[in-house]
Amino acid sequence: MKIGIADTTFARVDMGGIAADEIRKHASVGLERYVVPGIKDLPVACKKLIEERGCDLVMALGMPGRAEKDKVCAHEASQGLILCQLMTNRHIIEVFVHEDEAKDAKELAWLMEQRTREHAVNAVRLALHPKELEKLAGTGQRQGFEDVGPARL
Ligand SMILES: Cc1nc2c(=O)[nH]c(=O)nc-2n(C[C@H](O)[C@H](O)[C@H](O)CO)c1C
Repeated sequence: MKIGIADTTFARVDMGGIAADEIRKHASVGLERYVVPGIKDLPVACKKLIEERGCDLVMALGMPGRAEKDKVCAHEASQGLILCQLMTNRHIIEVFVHEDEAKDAKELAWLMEQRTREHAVNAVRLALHPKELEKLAGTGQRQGFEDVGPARL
């Protein structure tokens, strides 16, 4: 089992390093890292991780900026990542933290780390322990900020 980690130099936190650290805590798997300039470069990095470097599942990590053009960029990158999943029949866990989700740099750093770590656990579950995800179905999980929990009548 090999998990790929694709991340960017545009991000303000080392999301790839954090993902690798968290995955190593939960599983003994091969890791392949591929760093690109920005989020629009992630789809081909993920495809190469899958097709050329033998990854079974990939995490795509990035930080869309706060400008309108950054949000357009994020939407385009997401579409590329979805297409890549369909082309390769492999999961790509997209971990995007929009810069304006956080009120300041300190909260941004916290959120980027927290969301990356929680999705790294999801990546391990998806790759190795899918029954764990089944137990969490419908429980209102969120990555980063607090879980919202299940809705009740
Ligand atoms: C406008 C813009 N915004 C972002 C962003 O918010 N986050 C990010 O990671 N990268 C951004 N980029 C860079 C592109 O994703 C890409 O790296 C370049 O267009 C080179 O292919 C661009 C060009």
